[in-house]
Amino acid sequence: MENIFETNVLDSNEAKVMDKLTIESGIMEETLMEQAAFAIADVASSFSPKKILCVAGTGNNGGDCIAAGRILHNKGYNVEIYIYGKNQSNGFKKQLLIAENYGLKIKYNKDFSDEYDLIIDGLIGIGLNGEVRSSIKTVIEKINSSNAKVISEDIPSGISSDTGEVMGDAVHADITITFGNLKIGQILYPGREFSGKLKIAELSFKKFISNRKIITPDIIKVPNRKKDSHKYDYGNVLILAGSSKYPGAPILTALGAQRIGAGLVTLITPGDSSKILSFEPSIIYSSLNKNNFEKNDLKKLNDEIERANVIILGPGMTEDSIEFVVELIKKQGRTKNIVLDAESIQAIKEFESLSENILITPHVGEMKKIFKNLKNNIFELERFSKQKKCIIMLKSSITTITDGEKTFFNLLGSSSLSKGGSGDLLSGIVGGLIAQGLDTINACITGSYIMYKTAKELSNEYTEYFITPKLISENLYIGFKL
Ligand SMILES: NC(=O)C1=CN([C@@H]2O[C@H](COP(=O)(O)OP(=O)(O)OC[C@H]3O[C@@H](n4cnc5c(N)ncnc54)[C@H](OP(=O)(O)O)[C@@H]3O)[C@@H](O)[C@H]2O)[C@@H](O)CC1
Ligand SMILES: [K+]
Repeated sequence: MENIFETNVLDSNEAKVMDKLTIESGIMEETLMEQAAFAIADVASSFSPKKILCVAGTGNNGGDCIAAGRILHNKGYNVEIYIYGKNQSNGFKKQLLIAENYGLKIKYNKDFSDEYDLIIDGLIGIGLNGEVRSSIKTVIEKINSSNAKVISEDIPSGISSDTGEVMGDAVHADITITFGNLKIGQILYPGREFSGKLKIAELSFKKFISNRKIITPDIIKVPNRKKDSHKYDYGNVLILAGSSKYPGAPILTALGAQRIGAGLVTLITPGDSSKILSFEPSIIYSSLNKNNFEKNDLKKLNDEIERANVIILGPGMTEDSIEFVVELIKKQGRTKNIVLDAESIQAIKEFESLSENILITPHVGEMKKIFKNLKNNIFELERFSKQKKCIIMLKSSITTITDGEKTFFNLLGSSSLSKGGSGDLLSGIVGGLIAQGLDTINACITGSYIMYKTAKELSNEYTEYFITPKLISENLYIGFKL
């Protein structure tokens, strides 16, 4: 992605509101369209095309496309415009009239040939209203089968700007030039892939602040470290995790919490995870010498729980420990910071509402187990977070963090993280940041950023095949270099 000076991510409704507010403030729609068209024409020129095809729908996205074609024609390029659709927007009509007056070649609902080396896709933008109709689908297929480079205007036609889903079929762009702000559909897969390179063209929009943002280095908050300090200044993390079946996962969690800077990390497992001591002897470790956590273990763990300022539950747990987790949430859920990861997340089914000091960190599969209707849908995720009153960090190719009001997207994910243990490490990192005083949302933003950046930098050297969560934990310092 290049030229990302704007980190707001809009949904289609917000984009329309921004447009309306701008026009109400006195900037004319034609001005915005002309600016959009110049931005498209600039990028188009950089390809030094011999023959350009502008494929326009009959809404304002089509209007932009015709205007870009007219500007390129004026610059001396060989341009043809093909129009598909019936209901013409006012903006479209105006552009069509100007293009005709300027002597451009325009064809309606006709098949185009394969003689172009650049196609500008202005079929549908943020006005897509459902699955792409078959007549337009045929045009999209034609664009995708051409050898020409493809520039999509605003969003590849056929991609939902709200979810990133392919609505029947969609244009595969080499570059997408979006106007004013990013849209959700360009951030989430598969839309992100269909968008190709993303570029934002800054139009004269009235400033519009969205509650959804991509995570960039300027919003990372690394906790301070004082010269005159002791271990209690940096928090006390208690990790209750693992099982006789999965003794390895909690080791990664403990390493994550420790290497992100927590003052004290205590790991208590049912089974034997004592290997942690050979990796990092500074971790306080004990085992309950059983298969799983049980409800009555809470009494035994009382002192450790009281001392902790964050409790991480879940990595390597099996469902036999869920009753224990439910009980712990009942007793401590309103007062302690709690991170629920992996199997322990299932415990939230027992609660109508939680509290904002509870974070759940599911991957998509785990989320679907508690929230069956989950699709690639940010609105649903935000609603769920609000309704359950908990913070969610949904781990995926694009990790999404929300408290129901504000949402943040981490775009640094890579296949080096698609490995068992990555989530275990991340919960430890985030817990370690909460222990050091960051609020939960900022701990998720900063923790995921540092970990994913480390993975990315390591992958450049060692490949995405080779990277393991343990290797990431050992090199976590890389991610601190913002
Ligand atoms: N926002 C801004 O600030 C600015 C916005 N600008 C631009 O305006 C764009 C938004 O324009 P918009 O609202 O006119 O809608 P738009 O994307 O052209 O889509 C409507 C067209 O798509 C068609 N169509 C829809 N669904 C369909 C389907 N399922 N299957 C098939 N066809 C379908 C629909 O056909 P219809 O359903 O009416 O027959 C109609 O032809 C925005 O993305 C940006 O490029 C710039 O000018 C700068 C300022
Ligand atoms: K488009």
